[in-house]
Amino acid sequence: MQIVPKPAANQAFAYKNASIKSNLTLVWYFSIVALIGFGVHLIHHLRLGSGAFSPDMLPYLAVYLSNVLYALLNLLLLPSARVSNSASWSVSLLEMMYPAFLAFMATVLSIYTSMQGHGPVPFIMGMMVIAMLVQGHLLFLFGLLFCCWLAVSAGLLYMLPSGQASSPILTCFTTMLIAFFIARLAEKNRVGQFTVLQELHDKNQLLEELAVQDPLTKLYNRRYFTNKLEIETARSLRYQHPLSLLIVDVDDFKQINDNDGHLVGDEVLVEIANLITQQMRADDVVCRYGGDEFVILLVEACAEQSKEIANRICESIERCSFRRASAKVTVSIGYAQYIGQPLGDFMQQADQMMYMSKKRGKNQVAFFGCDFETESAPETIE
Ligand SMILES: Nc1nc2c(ncn2[C@@H]2O[C@H](COP(=O)(O)OP(=O)(O)OP(=O)(O)O)[C@@H](O)[C@H]2O)c(=O)[nH]1
Repeated sequence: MQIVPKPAANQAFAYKNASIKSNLTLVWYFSIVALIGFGVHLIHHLRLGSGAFSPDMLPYLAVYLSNVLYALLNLLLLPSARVSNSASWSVSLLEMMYPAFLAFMATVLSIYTSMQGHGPVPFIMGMMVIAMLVQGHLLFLFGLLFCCWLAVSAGLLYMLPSGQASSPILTCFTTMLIAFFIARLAEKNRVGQFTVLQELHDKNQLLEELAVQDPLTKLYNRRYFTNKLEIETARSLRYQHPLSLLIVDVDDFKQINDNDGHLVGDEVLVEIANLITQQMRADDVVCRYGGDEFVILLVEACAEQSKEIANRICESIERCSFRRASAKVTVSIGYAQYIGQPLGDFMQQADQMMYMSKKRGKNQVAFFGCDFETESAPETIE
């Protein structure tokens, strides 16, 4: 059918969708890493002989275990979330929960290791990971990092002897800022890449459309028709579905050009293209074959239906008052039915019938190779 220009892509929505899907992929990878990490840590402790449930190991165990549970939850839910086509709130929530969980882990572990004199190392690692994960939600990221920093600071002030907390608190603050700016940079970079890819995709799509589109009528062109003819005839043979071809030629179009000018001629062609398109179903293929000639592939239309459509096209064009054309505009139509003949013959049969319509006085339809018509319709010619 006629090529309708696509509405401009909703860039923001498309980006959000792409961003969420890509973040979910990250969550998925991290979930697997957490599972592996848990296993390795457990084996390490068992080999040391300290036991998986020694008091030293308990906070780590708690954190790992909850991570494993969360990872399993992710692994169960993510496949369905990732195929979801919309940036729905449940997908967003799932995506947000993982960084929030990581932030919690980093905070708890930092306070714990600081109490043992190791410093807030998990906080630093955690913040960097979170910064990478929550690109696209900068406000959420900043709020999350800031809350973690406040929690770690409060924990350090409470747990450590006075005077010893200020240095790790300052380290945590610097880490929080660095993590935030890393995320901003990564986000900018990603938006840039996304925009370039989106533009490239849009331009490719436009080029693809232009390659098969007639610039005047916006119908498909001859190149598209030739390709489609091969596909539809093969389909028709395989599934034994009827396939019909109409060739529509404007009567005395040269006179319209000569009397009213080429611009009016162009307007008449566009109007005819619209009138034809209005009679078509979604599967039918309408093309401008060249000059004042149009071809129509009626997919799964039997002879009776095709005759009705061809007559409707003829009548609608005859009835239409073309505003700037001084004479009446009519068309002649040739019809052929596909029954497995070579494609050249198929085209030629419809073409012969179109010329037969012209010979018989124009503004009519002539049919070829159709038993229904040969027996019953007086205008049928074979
Ligand atoms: N305005 C306009 N004219 C075109 C275009 N393409 C082809 N033509 C003209 O269309 C005319 C086609 O004329 P023909 O098909 O040869 O003959 P006709 O006048 O239609 O006569 P019959 O086909 O016998 O009814 C030619 O004068 C072409 O110059 C186009 O894109 N715009």
